[in-house]
Amino acid sequence: MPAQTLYDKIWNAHVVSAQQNGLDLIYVDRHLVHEVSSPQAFDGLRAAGRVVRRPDCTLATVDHNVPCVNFILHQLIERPPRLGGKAAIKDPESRAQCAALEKNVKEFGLSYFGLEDKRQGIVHVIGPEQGFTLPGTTLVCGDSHTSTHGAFGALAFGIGTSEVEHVLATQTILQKKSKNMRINIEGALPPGVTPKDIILHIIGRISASGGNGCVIEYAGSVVRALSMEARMSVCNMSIEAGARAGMIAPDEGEDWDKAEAYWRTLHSDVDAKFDVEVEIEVADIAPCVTWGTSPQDVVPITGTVPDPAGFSNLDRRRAAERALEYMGLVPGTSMTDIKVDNVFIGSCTNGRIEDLRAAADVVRAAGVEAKVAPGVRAMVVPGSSRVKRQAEAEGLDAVFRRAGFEWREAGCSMCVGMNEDQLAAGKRCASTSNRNFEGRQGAGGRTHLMSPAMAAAAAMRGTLADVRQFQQKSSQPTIGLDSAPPVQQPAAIPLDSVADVIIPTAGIQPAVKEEASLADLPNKVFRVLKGIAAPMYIENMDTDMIIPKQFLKTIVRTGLACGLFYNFRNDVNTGQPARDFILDQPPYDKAVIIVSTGKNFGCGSSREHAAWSLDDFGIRCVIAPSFGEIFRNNCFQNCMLPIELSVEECRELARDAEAGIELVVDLEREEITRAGRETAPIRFKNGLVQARVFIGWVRRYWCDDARWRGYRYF
Ligand SMILES: CC(C)[C@H](C(=O)O)[C@@H](O)C(=O)O
Ligand code: SF4
Repeated sequence: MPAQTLYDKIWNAHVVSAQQNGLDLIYVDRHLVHEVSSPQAFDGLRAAGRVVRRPDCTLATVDHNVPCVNFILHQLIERPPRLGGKAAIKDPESRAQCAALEKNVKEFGLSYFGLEDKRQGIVHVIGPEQGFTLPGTTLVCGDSHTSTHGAFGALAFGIGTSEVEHVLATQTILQKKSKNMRINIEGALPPGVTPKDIILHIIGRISASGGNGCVIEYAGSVVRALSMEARMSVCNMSIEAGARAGMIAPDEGEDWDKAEAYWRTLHSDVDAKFDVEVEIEVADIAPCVTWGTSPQDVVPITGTVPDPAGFSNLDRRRAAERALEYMGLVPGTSMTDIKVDNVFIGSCTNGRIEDLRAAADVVRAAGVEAKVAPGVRAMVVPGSSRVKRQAEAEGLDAVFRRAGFEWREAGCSMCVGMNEDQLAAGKRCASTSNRNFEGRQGAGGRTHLMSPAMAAAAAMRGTLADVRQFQQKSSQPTIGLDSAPPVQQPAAIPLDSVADVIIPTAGIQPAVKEEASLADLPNKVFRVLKGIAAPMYIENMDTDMIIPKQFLKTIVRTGLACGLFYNFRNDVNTGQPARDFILDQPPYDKAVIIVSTGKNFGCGSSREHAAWSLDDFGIRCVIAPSFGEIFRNNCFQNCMLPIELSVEECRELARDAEAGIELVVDLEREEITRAGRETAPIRFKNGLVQARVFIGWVRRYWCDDARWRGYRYF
């Protein structure tokens, strides 16, 4: 048997059947479900008359839409219909989305941590907390930060809503295997440098598209010494590095005796080959902050706002100019001179107990009398109800409250602003979350990403601040390392209905038969597409830009064209149409193709709403140098073809698009030509595979084996 990586081993153990088009049907051990990406999936099941195949391996919770204000206040508010108790959801759309999940879990018989459940919390905090996440398993969720669970040596990745439906129905998923990338992290961690600084530094180094097409394994002595919380923070932001997933080989486990033999095999073999290897020396890292609107826009806190003129890549320079304008910053400003209005400590990256302890340490180090700086609104939002209770048992809430922080209920909160916790336009937030995208925490809001300790320092100082100045005053140990003092965790609440045994699935190879011929393909699948192409020049066009969060509250797939590129097409303050965006100007208002010269189109969130809104506008094909992986899959699911070309080829096509020349995408000839021009056609990179995948994706697949009944339908 050739040497294998950790990723290879888990993948190979879960292949149900290898398809001819380069895709594998993978068995899914665990499926986490939340209210935003699931309503349309359950509707699909109902329409097809199907049940959930493994309710015992499916766990649902509400997190994005839940109010995080103190529930004592809530008890005074009228209990809304069907969602009584701890948190009253005032916004009707948020309430409808949570109510839809509540109805669906009842109808389909799923385990559910609802609003009143002591185990409720952010989906990526509760999975590990409840022992639902296990080494060697495959775990998926309709959420991009599913990469978090890779910290346990699981293969965990985010999927779109159509894929959620497929997993619910079949407990399998059709995927293309990624490349192997290893990031070796070595050296002695300097004071004040936390796991968040390590991952921000890595993204700054390899870029937000550096992990495109790869699963990253984090390795090296620094990683081995990290606590589980710290590993989760690192794996969580693999998606911000453009990777499909992040993983760390497991080394210890409470259920060791049950699964020891299998778990011990979960490491990359010594001579395993990686497609990409990166070396990181942590001694050189300082506490980091972001200055722009991509997680790759990172500088040490001792640095200054960079000058876009310093970027040699044109798309990067454009993105930096746009980012500085959005962020209201001028090149050369010291990072520590930047004033903040808000501080947010929470999210699936940094809402765990260890994060809250680290932030509280800084607040304590500031002195018993010290308060949050005047004019700053600072809030702490635990990642789960259990984290909240643990923090209260340790007295952390008192430390925060005394200093003037708001102490909140568990949920996603201001990480995404789908509840009422939103950053106002023009306000600046020091945030422990993972995305500093335009409008991420609120339309027009400005986000700087950093560690919990740095965010606490910013709250106390009122500007971005170097946490080391606080830590010198105290003798707190560096956080995130296993050397931190062990703290008694309350006993896990048993999760009765969830199976607790991993079942490696190797060796089960059900026959797969193709049911439909090409003639049965939906009309939307084109053979030749001719039409106007809209050029776009933004690197890392994230799905928050393609469709912002307020449009994610829908429970249907249609009518989303109005949300497409909303913040580009409308004045964020007045909501009035701006009419200067390319898709609002003739002839591009009839565009059927988008040509992006910038890499990593559709990065970030797994929201299939991005594909639905493009579809609703009439876009059938997106051409770019690379794509966010989940977006790419979501395109296929909606019969929209993503084509990867070189940056030069994308620029060439963008020039033609700019001149209003129609493009012709010919799927069977696997080439793109310019209507009425003699220029040489541009071949699709891996054209044959691309085209076949596109056509193949929408065929019906049935697994004959009654044990699996893997089923792909459209
Ligand atoms: C709502 C969900 C689909 C989304 C994601 O996939 O990441 C959200 O969690 C986010 O962080 O933007
Ligand atoms: S990134 Fe933010 S919104 Fe998304 S799951 Fe994590 S906490 Fe929730």
